[in-house]
Amino acid sequence: MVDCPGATGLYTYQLAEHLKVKPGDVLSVPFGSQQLGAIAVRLLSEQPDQLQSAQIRTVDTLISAGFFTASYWQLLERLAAHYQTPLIQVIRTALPPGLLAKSKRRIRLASQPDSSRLSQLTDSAQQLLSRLQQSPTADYSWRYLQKQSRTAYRDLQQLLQQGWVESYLATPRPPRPKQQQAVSLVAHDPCLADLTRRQQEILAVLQRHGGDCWLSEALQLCRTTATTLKGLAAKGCLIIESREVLRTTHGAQGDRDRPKTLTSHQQAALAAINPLSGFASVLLHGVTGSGKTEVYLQAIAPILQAGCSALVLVPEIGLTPQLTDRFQARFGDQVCVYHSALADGERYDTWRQMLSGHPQVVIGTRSAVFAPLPKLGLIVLDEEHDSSFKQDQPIPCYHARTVARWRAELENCPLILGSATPSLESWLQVKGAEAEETSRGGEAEREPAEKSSESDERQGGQKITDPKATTPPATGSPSQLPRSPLPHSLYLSLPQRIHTRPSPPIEIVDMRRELGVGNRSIFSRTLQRSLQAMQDAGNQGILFIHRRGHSSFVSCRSCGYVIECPRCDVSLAYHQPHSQARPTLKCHYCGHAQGHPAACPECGSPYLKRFGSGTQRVVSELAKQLPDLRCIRFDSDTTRTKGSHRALLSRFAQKEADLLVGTQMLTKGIDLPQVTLVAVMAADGLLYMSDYWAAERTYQTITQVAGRAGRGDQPGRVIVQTYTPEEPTIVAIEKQDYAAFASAELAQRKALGYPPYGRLVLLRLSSLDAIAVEHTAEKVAIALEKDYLSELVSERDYTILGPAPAPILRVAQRYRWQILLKLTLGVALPDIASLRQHCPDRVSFAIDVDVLNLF
Ligand SMILES: Nc1ncnc2c1ncn2[C@@H]1O[C@H](COP(=O)(O)OP(=O)(O)OP(=O)(O)O)[C@@H](O)[C@H]1O
Ligand SMILES: [Zn+2]
Ligand SMILES: [Zn+2]
Repeated sequence: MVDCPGATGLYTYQLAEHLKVKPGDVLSVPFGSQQLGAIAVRLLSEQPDQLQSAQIRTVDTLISAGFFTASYWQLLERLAAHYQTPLIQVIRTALPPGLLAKSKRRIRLASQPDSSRLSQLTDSAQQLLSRLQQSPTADYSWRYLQKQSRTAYRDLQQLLQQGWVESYLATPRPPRPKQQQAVSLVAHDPCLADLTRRQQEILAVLQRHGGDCWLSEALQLCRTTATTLKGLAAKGCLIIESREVLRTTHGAQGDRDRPKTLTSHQQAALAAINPLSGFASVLLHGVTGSGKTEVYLQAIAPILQAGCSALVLVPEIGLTPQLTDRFQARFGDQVCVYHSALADGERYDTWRQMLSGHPQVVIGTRSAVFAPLPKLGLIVLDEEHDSSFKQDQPIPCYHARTVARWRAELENCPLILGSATPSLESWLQVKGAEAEETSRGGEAEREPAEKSSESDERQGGQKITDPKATTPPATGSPSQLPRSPLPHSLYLSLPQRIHTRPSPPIEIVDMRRELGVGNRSIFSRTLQRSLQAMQDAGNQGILFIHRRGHSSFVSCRSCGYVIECPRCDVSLAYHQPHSQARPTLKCHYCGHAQGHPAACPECGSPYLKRFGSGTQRVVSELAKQLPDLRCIRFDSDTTRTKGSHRALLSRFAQKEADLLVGTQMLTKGIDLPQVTLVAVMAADGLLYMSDYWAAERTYQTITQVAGRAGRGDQPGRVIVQTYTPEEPTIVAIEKQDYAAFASAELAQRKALGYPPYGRLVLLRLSSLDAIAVEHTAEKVAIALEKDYLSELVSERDYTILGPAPAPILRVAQRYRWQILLKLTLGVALPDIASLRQHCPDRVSFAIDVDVLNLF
């Protein structure tokens, strides 16, 4: 793989006799007329058929062996195999762009030159050698050497051949702390005669602000220029100096956050985690507000002390500023944040810095699972149930939880999966058959041991599964499936909130009854009263709407026409960031935007109506019904710019508003003590998204958002409005009984062979050409059955659904078809990547192994 934009394939090179290269080594290769960095991906023992010897160029040199640890390379290979993605795509996902191009290649002396062989060198090669010998550090950057002589390249080859010098990539220094100019007042006599009025004014302003601030702040405060301030510095009235900017928002170094005294549950959890040395997968099931983060922090501290690093994966970094703040407050600049939204340069710097092996904590989103930390001591996945850990596109469609598990196995370190609402998959892995038993009710035979282990957990105890005592994960027919917990798995629970604060009760409000008594508002009477009471008490609340303005669409009252996206088969959503803004219509699939028409495009009627209940609609209804309530809207319209999440949240934290109204973003990591009320507008919208895990997602989302209430001294209250209060998921939410929910849901999945009792693989095809994609999908489906499945997999163990048009046929002008393959768990998925050969160039093809989003 060559590090050059546009060179997307794999290239074949030949190796000189003396060069020993392993996959993952960094090489220097000729490419066109350039000399480029490259990574060795695979060693071939035979020349590929389609290439002729004359076409194959030779690798110049090995720049750096063991750039990645062997286990890192194994991880990438495993990912490519499991997700049936070319290795090159996996490498591109894992490594930041421009990694090799920017790396500094250096040359150093490797061994004592044998003087008898010196004469074999050309004069200029001898010069290069003596230049290196004279260098105080016995090395130079390659760029410098190239500048010294035009024959540097050939000279170097001679020295490399002799084994007297070697090239390597410079390890970067950890990023230097950022320096910034600061101004501080020197105690002065205010009547200093030679100061102008203006200068005295400036000093007075600074004095009022504590006499110490950043230069940039001082300029703004005093509305002055740097020259003026320097003038004052020259007179000895103030000092301007460079000072380190702490990357934490917590001010001076002194007030670093100290470890908290743990509750007994936290202590029990930590006592189980700390002694783990090799691989173990820990499910930390802690109710919202139970202090999971504190457990992570204290589990990480000894890892750092031992000189190792830790990786913390979170669903969305922008949405969890509080979490990153807490890590930085505890570990200072040993914490770095890594996610794909960083600028390329920042990603590159952070990446190289991680390779250095300094003990550190990397916090990041799913792609941070590839952080190249050489001495990894612990991986944490916070909110492990969150679906943003799964990548839908582009390929590889990996799940960071799966990859993290492999990584922990390869690095032989523990993995902590934290959640208040674990994914059913993780739950089944630690619980085995126990997870299902209540669904069979009283009839089922209970194994005697199970009862006692259950009561253990109630006491915050934990149960480690002795790897020797359990059978390995079963493979074969579903009836053998996970009877016992997976080996090396550990279940820890934090069943109570901190300070034994009660979890807020969840009230379900039947909206049908509201209509029955003539309340046509989108707010139930209970909710209206609670909002009023909350405001009267000076508390704050959160109002959750399940999706951004999505269900809102515009239609014509006269003819019923619904305005649709011209490029996709969906209706356009109505957007208006604030009441003065011009309304626009937007497509949530392709981003198309247009103005709101004055009249119906179909019949010309001026009576257009918008339907649905997006955040906007809720906010404007609130303004009518409770005009005194101050709201902050928190959705994709209001949080688009960088830093706006943090800004809106801190305005809310400072009580600039009574109510935060928003979508999914509200479910995560908000820890504000003054929030006493949480309301869910319509739980049904979540439930009826037609995929097999809608119920699981509904349970998780509502429980998470409910968990934002009552985290301070005052008790919380949660109101969930619904049209279907009898739905089992809603009933389970009301009872806050995760185990009961899980067993009922697992029973259904088992009956239908859905994950975690079966595997789903989705083949996605798309094209601008509607006919071509349909034909290709048919061909691929036939080939899938005939060439791959029927020979390798028993007929009982697979089902092919489709080909069928995707739920939304057209997105951004591309027509989409899909084929869903359902496999019995434990049955190996044959290598189907070569199905791609049935796709003409204009049809794109992607394999999503263990698919989550069936869109
Ligand atoms: N041992 C402790 N003593 C005192 N306060 C604590 C302790 N542990 C955690 N806290 C505080 O309790 C609050 C809740 O903890 P934390 O946010 O870690 O819980 P969580 O389980 O991660 O919550 P969620 O999953 O709901 O976001 C935080 O404000 C935290 O600082
Ligand atoms: Zn019309
Ligand atoms: Zn569109």
